[in-house]
Amino acid sequence: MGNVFVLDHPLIQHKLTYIRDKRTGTKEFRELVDEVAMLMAFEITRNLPVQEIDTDTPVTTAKTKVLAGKKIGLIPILRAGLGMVDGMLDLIPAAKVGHVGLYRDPETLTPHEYYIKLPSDIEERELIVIDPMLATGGSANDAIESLKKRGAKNIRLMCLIAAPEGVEVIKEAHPDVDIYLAALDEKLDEKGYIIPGLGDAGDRLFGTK
Ligand SMILES: O=P(O)(O)OC[C@H]1O[C@H](OP(=O)(O)OP(=O)(O)O)[C@H](O)[C@@H]1O
Ligand SMILES: O=c1cc[nH]c(=O)[nH]1
Ligand SMILES: [Mg+2]
Repeated sequence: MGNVFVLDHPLIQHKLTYIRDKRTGTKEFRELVDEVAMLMAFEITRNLPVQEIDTDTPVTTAKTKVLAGKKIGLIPILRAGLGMVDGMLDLIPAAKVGHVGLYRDPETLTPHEYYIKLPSDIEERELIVIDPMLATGGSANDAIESLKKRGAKNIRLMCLIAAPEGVEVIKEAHPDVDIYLAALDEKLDEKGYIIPGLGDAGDRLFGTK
């Protein structure tokens, strides 16, 4: 089974409080999501492999460490996942970015794919699928299936908030995928919204409601 990590760093939790707050407007919401994504990227990359090299300092030679060439791909699920890309690229500037366009039908809650564009070498990359919300799990499940169908081998999922229902769907369907969250909430409501959640992430990021 995949692991579920709730990143309870105080800075992440502090910012998440204001992301949830209904009084937070679009500009501040976007900035906070960007900042939390950067902090989460810091935590999620903690176990990347490093290799030791010799580095000449002005004084002597030091044994130092550099990243061991593991290539990363960020895969935001459109639209709301876009809000987390720049924050992550601040820390991982060499990452390539692929896009999966999905929307959830508001009646059936079924995801529909409308776009996909990926780096050509996804099978060699450590992929991080990004979406602020993991609700029923349908969208993330579809995105991960799409990536695997195209050869992806190493996938992690990073979300701000998840419902237990969505986590179970991903654990069941993709036991190889670790899940990184800022919060694991209580449940879904009858419309498939996460309770307590933050509302509609896409609408709050882009000001479309
Ligand atoms: O786990 P699920 O039940 O599939 O729900 C989660 C999905 O719903 C939201 O996207 P939405 O369909 O609202 O599209 P948007 O990002 O374009 O607003 C969210 O960003 C996830 O992609
Ligand atoms: O609570 C939810 C559930 C799905 N999508 C959202 O943006 N918010
Ligand atoms: Mg939305």
